[in-house]
Amino acid sequence: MDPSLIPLPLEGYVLDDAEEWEYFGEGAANVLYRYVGADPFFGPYLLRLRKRLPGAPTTQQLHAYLHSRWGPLLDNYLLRTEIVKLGINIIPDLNSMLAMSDAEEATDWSGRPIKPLKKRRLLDDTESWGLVVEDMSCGNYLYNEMEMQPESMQEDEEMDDAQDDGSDEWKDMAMVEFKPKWLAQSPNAPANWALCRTCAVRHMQSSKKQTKGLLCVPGGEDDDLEEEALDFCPLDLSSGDPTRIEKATFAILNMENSVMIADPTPPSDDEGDNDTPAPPTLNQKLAKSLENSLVTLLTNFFRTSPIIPLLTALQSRFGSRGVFTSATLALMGEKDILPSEDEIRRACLATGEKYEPTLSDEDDIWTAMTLRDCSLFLKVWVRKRRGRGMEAKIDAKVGDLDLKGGEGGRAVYWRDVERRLRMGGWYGGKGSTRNCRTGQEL
Ligand SMILES: O=P(O)(O)O[C@@H]1[C@@H](OP(=O)(O)O)[C@H](OP(=O)(O)O)[C@H](O)[C@H](OP(=O)(O)O)[C@H]1OP(=O)(O)O
Ligand SMILES: Nc1ncnc2c1ncn2[C@@H]1O[C@H](COP(=O)(O)OP(=O)(O)OP(=O)(O)O)[C@@H](O)[C@H]1O
Repeated sequence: MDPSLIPLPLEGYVLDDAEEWEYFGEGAANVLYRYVGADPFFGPYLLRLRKRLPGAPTTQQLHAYLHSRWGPLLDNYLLRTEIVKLGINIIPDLNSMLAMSDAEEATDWSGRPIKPLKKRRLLDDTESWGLVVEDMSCGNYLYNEMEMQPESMQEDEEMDDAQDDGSDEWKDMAMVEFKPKWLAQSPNAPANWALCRTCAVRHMQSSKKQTKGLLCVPGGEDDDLEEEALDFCPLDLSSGDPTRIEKATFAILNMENSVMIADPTPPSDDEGDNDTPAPPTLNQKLAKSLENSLVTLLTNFFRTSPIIPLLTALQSRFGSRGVFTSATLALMGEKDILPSEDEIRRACLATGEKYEPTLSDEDDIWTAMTLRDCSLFLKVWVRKRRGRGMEAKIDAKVGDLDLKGGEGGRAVYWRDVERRLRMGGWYGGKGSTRNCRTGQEL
């Protein structure tokens, strides 16, 4: 690990006032907060705090890993992330708030339910550091507009019409979030594969669900099998073929909770008894126009941006010998934990392989796993300038690049999935009418 790549903690800040942070959302391992205090510095950021999970890496370890491992690989595509010192009160106070909130009703900043409920856990109260991450959510322009308008104008229904001429201001109108998964085929797939790793796993999992459905009592909870959401094939996305890219884009945009367009509808005036609906505001017109053009806009982005080719190249490079090589098998053993440097050295001695103090990229299964489970955030900015049509630009950032280490190393799970995919014939296309190599239906 190169220490010169790791930025110092935010200077002059010790976060200790829980009242300045509003719940934003959470995953299995972290809770995110949005700043509601007076310091403009934190406006473009979110605070990301670790939950208490046995064996999880500390925030300092995550921060060091993020910058030393991913900084050189992803450069500007790495989600901006700083580390900040926490005071002794903030975690206990935020934990009290979490404990008081109703887990059943929990929703994130955009109203999406927090699922599954078992993800709910308290923050690690032994942690004295937090991460400050670039906020990729959308709709922040609406807060800025509200702040900039004098009160009398906010109530003036004519105001938006007056602005219809447009302005130079970019508005963060939409956000797209998805996991780019396996953009290159798994090296453990058999030579005659028809399905990619992601589609093969989906077919295996959905067949398991269907078997469960057949076994349950009719009318029971599990009997109500939801129709499978349209899933995207990562090989379509990385194919370079415009038709396949468009197909993947359409599927991504139709996945549950992958896209969010901020609703610019002004709060309704309950006192008004006006039957005639107000004409759409400029923001509403822009949002509608964006909604209608999102597939085209994103297809074009995926065709021209270097981000998908970059992630594909990295996925091809890390873990390119798969999880069944003698080196990685020896390293994993039957335990789901990271081996120590000494264990790696001894394993190499036993298999007769050359010992290298750091794993070579091909055998670096931990980086490979992280790379295939990260999130791609796209923030879509829109503006309408005087006398011109709608203009859009997209920021792409890669997040959730947490080290899959400790008890969550998942190496054994990974090997088992590969084994089940091969043994069950899922790579061969069982249960599918599609060929991921060509993108064609069979
Ligand atoms: O195995 P996969 O491909 O289904 O990926 C798992 C993810 O499932 P999904 O993206 O929904 O298909 C899964 O995501 P969800 O919990 O389903 O949101 C996790 O990210 C899991 O990683 P970890 O075990 O928490 O470290 C992921 O496991 P890893 O394979 O990355 O270890
Ligand atoms: N920088 C960000 N900008 C906007 N939204 C974010 C950002 N980081 C996280 N989120 C939102 O919060 C959710 C949870 O965050 P995150 O993925 O960091 O948590 P996690 O605990 O690591 O998740 P997982 O369940 O994958 O382990 C994300 O799915 C995303 O919707």
